[in-house]
Amino acid sequence: MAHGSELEIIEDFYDAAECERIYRRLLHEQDWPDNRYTVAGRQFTLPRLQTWHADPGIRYSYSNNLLQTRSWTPLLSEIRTQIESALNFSFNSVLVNLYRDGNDYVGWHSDNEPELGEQPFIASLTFGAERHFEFRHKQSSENGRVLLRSGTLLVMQPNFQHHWLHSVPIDQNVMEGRINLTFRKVIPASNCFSN
Ligand SMILES: O=C(O)CCC(=O)C(=O)O
Ligand SMILES: [Fe+2]
Repeated sequence: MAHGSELEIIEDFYDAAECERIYRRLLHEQDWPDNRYTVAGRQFTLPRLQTWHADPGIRYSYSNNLLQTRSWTPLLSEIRTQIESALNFSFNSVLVNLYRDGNDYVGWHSDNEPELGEQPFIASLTFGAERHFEFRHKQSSENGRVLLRSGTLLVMQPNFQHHWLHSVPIDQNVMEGRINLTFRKVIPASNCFSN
Protein backbone atom coordinates (compact mmCIF):
# COMPACT_ATOMS: atom_id res chain seq x y z
CA MET A 1 0.00 0.00 0.00
CA ALA A 2 1.09 3.53 -0.72
CA HIS A 3 1.32 4.56 2.90
CA GLY A 4 4.12 1.99 3.24
CA SER A 5 5.86 1.96 6.58
CA GLU A 6 4.03 5.06 7.81
CA LEU A 7 1.23 2.89 9.15
CA GLU A 8 1.81 -0.41 10.90
CA ILE A 9 -1.00 -2.76 11.89
CA ILE A 10 -0.44 -5.35 14.60
CA GLU A 11 -3.51 -7.56 14.94
CA ASP A 12 -4.26 -9.51 18.13
CA PHE A 13 -2.06 -7.35 20.32
CA TYR A 14 -4.66 -8.40 22.89
CA ASP A 15 -6.54 -11.68 22.56
CA ALA A 16 -10.35 -11.88 22.48
CA ALA A 17 -10.75 -12.55 26.21
CA GLU A 18 -8.47 -9.64 27.17
CA CYS A 19 -10.28 -7.36 24.72
CA GLU A 20 -13.61 -8.21 26.26
CA ARG A 21 -12.31 -7.58 29.77
CA ILE A 22 -10.65 -4.28 28.80
CA TYR A 23 -13.65 -3.04 26.80
CA ARG A 24 -16.07 -3.74 29.66
CA ARG A 25 -13.82 -2.12 32.23
CA LEU A 26 -13.24 1.00 30.12
CA LEU A 27 -16.92 1.33 29.34
CA HIS A 28 -17.88 1.19 33.01
CA GLU A 29 -14.88 2.78 34.74
CA GLN A 30 -14.47 5.83 32.54
CA ASP A 31 -16.62 8.70 33.75
CA TRP A 32 -17.82 9.68 30.26
CA PRO A 33 -18.57 13.38 29.95
CA ASP A 34 -21.39 14.90 27.97
CA ASN A 35 -20.45 15.42 24.32
CA ARG A 36 -21.91 18.92 24.05
CA TYR A 37 -19.22 21.55 24.32
CA THR A 38 -18.99 25.31 24.13
CA VAL A 39 -15.86 26.69 22.48
CA ALA A 40 -15.42 30.44 21.98
CA GLY A 41 -19.10 30.94 22.74
CA ARG A 42 -20.24 28.43 20.13
CA GLN A 43 -21.94 25.20 21.05
CA PHE A 44 -21.27 21.96 19.24
CA THR A 45 -21.81 18.27 19.75
CA LEU A 46 -18.90 15.90 19.35
CA PRO A 47 -19.99 12.77 17.45
CA ARG A 48 -18.47 10.46 20.11
CA LEU A 49 -17.53 10.63 23.82
CA GLN A 50 -13.97 11.43 24.94
CA THR A 51 -11.73 11.54 27.96
CA TRP A 52 -8.15 12.79 28.08
CA HIS A 53 -5.53 11.53 30.56
CA ALA A 54 -2.01 12.87 30.94
CA ASP A 55 0.98 13.00 33.25
CA PRO A 56 1.08 16.02 35.59
CA GLY A 57 2.08 19.24 33.84
CA ILE A 58 1.10 18.13 30.34
CA ARG A 59 -1.06 20.62 28.49
CA TYR A 60 -2.59 20.03 25.08
CA SER A 61 -4.54 22.78 23.35
CA TYR A 62 -7.02 20.41 21.70
CA SER A 63 -7.95 18.83 24.97
CA ASN A 64 -7.71 21.93 27.11
CA ASN A 65 -10.15 23.71 24.86
CA LEU A 66 -12.51 20.81 25.15
CA LEU A 67 -11.69 18.43 27.94
CA GLN A 68 -10.37 18.48 31.45
CA THR A 69 -7.13 16.57 31.98
CA ARG A 70 -7.60 13.47 34.11
CA SER A 71 -5.05 11.31 35.83
CA TRP A 72 -4.22 7.80 34.66
CA THR A 73 -6.54 5.06 35.86
CA PRO A 74 -4.90 1.77 36.92
CA LEU A 75 -6.18 0.12 33.71
CA LEU A 76 -4.94 2.88 31.40
CA SER A 77 -1.54 2.81 33.16
CA GLU A 78 -1.33 -0.94 32.74
CA ILE A 79 -2.08 -0.67 29.01
CA ARG A 80 0.39 2.19 28.63
CA THR A 81 3.16 0.05 30.15
CA GLN A 82 2.39 -2.80 27.77
CA ILE A 83 2.38 -0.54 24.70
CA GLU A 84 5.56 1.20 25.80
CA SER A 85 7.48 -2.00 26.21
CA ALA A 86 6.21 -3.38 22.89
CA LEU A 87 7.14 -0.21 21.00
CA ASN A 88 10.12 0.90 23.08
CA PHE A 89 8.73 4.43 23.29
CA SER A 90 7.34 6.45 26.18
CA PHE A 91 3.97 8.18 25.99
CA ASN A 92 2.69 10.80 28.44
CA SER A 93 -0.97 11.03 27.47
CA VAL A 94 -3.89 9.14 26.02
CA LEU A 95 -7.09 10.27 24.30
CA VAL A 96 -9.93 7.80 24.89
CA ASN A 97 -12.74 7.79 22.31
CA LEU A 98 -16.03 5.96 22.76
CA TYR A 99 -18.00 5.39 19.55
CA ARG A 100 -21.34 4.39 21.05
CA ASP A 101 -22.46 2.75 17.78
CA GLY A 102 -21.88 3.14 14.04
CA ASN A 103 -23.39 6.63 14.04
CA ASP A 104 -20.48 7.96 16.06
CA TYR A 105 -17.42 8.90 14.02
CA VAL A 106 -14.32 11.05 13.73
CA GLY A 107 -14.00 13.32 10.70
CA TRP A 108 -10.94 13.90 8.50
CA HIS A 109 -7.94 15.24 10.42
CA SER A 110 -4.30 14.66 11.17
CA ASP A 111 -2.87 14.62 14.66
CA ASN A 112 -0.27 17.29 14.14
CA GLU A 113 -0.88 19.89 16.84
CA PRO A 114 2.30 21.83 17.67
CA GLU A 115 2.41 20.28 21.16
CA LEU A 116 3.04 16.88 19.58
CA GLY A 117 6.29 18.25 18.13
CA GLU A 118 7.69 17.80 14.62
CA GLN A 119 7.62 14.02 14.82
CA PRO A 120 4.32 12.90 16.34
CA PHE A 121 4.45 9.16 17.02
CA ILE A 122 1.02 7.78 17.95
CA ALA A 123 -0.09 4.31 19.01
CA SER A 124 -3.78 3.51 18.63
CA LEU A 125 -5.59 0.56 20.23
CA THR A 126 -9.08 -0.65 19.37
CA PHE A 127 -11.54 -2.56 21.59
CA GLY A 128 -15.08 -3.63 20.79
CA ALA A 129 -16.79 -3.22 17.43
CA GLU A 130 -14.66 -3.28 14.29
CA ARG A 131 -14.64 -0.08 12.29
CA HIS A 132 -12.89 1.12 9.16
CA PHE A 133 -10.01 3.54 9.53
CA GLU A 134 -9.70 5.57 6.34
CA PHE A 135 -6.82 7.69 5.12
CA ARG A 136 -6.29 10.02 2.21
CA HIS A 137 -3.17 11.74 1.00
CA LYS A 138 -2.99 15.49 1.58
CA GLN A 139 -1.60 16.24 -1.90
CA SER A 140 -2.45 13.38 -4.22
CA SER A 141 -5.72 11.50 -4.70
CA GLU A 142 -4.33 8.36 -3.05
CA ASN A 143 -6.51 6.89 -0.36
CA GLY A 144 -7.16 3.63 1.44
CA ARG A 145 -8.71 2.03 4.44
CA VAL A 146 -8.08 -0.75 6.94
CA LEU A 147 -10.53 -2.62 9.13
CA LEU A 148 -9.54 -2.23 12.76
CA ARG A 149 -10.61 -5.28 14.74
CA SER A 150 -10.79 -5.50 18.51
CA GLY A 151 -7.30 -5.97 19.94
CA THR A 152 -5.50 -4.33 17.01
CA LEU A 153 -2.60 -1.99 17.65
CA LEU A 154 -2.18 0.60 14.90
CA VAL A 155 1.13 2.45 14.90
CA MET A 156 1.20 5.80 13.15
CA GLN A 157 4.73 6.90 12.29
CA PRO A 158 5.40 10.67 12.28
CA ASN A 159 5.28 10.87 8.48
CA PHE A 160 1.74 9.50 8.50
CA GLN A 161 0.54 12.74 10.12
CA HIS A 162 2.70 14.78 7.72
CA HIS A 163 1.33 13.20 4.54
CA TRP A 164 -2.14 11.84 5.27
CA LEU A 165 -5.49 12.71 6.80
CA HIS A 166 -7.47 9.98 8.57
CA SER A 167 -11.02 9.36 9.72
CA VAL A 168 -13.35 6.71 11.14
CA PRO A 169 -16.56 7.20 9.11
CA ILE A 170 -20.15 6.49 10.06
CA ASP A 171 -21.10 2.84 9.48
CA GLN A 172 -24.78 2.27 9.97
CA ASN A 173 -24.34 -1.50 10.03
CA VAL A 174 -22.50 -1.25 13.35
CA MET A 175 -24.76 -1.50 16.40
CA GLU A 176 -22.08 -2.12 19.02
CA GLY A 177 -19.73 0.26 20.76
CA ARG A 178 -16.03 0.70 20.13
CA ILE A 179 -13.38 2.23 22.36
CA ASN A 180 -10.18 3.56 20.85
CA LEU A 181 -7.12 4.70 22.80
CA THR A 182 -4.54 6.93 21.12
CA PHE A 183 -1.33 7.18 23.11
CA ARG A 184 0.58 10.37 22.46
CA LYS A 185 3.69 12.20 23.58
CA VAL A 186 2.93 15.85 24.24
CA ILE A 187 6.02 17.99 24.59
CA PRO A 188 5.88 19.87 27.91
CA ALA A 189 5.24 23.59 27.37
CA SER A 190 8.56 24.60 28.91
CA ASN A 191 10.47 22.61 26.25
CA CYS A 192 8.14 23.61 23.46
CA PHE A 193 9.00 27.26 23.65
CA SER A 194 12.64 27.23 24.75
CA ASN A 195 15.20 28.63 22.21
O1 LIG B 1 -10.77 5.81 16.56
C1 LIG B 1 -9.79 5.75 15.84
O2 LIG B 1 -9.37 4.69 15.34
C2 LIG B 1 -9.02 7.00 15.49
C3 LIG B 1 -9.13 8.10 16.52
C4 LIG B 1 -8.35 9.30 16.11
O3 LIG B 1 -8.02 9.49 14.98
C5 LIG B 1 -7.94 10.28 17.12
O4 LIG B 1 -8.32 10.17 18.28
O5 LIG B 1 -7.19 11.19 16.77
FE1 LIG C 1 -6.45 10.93 14.83
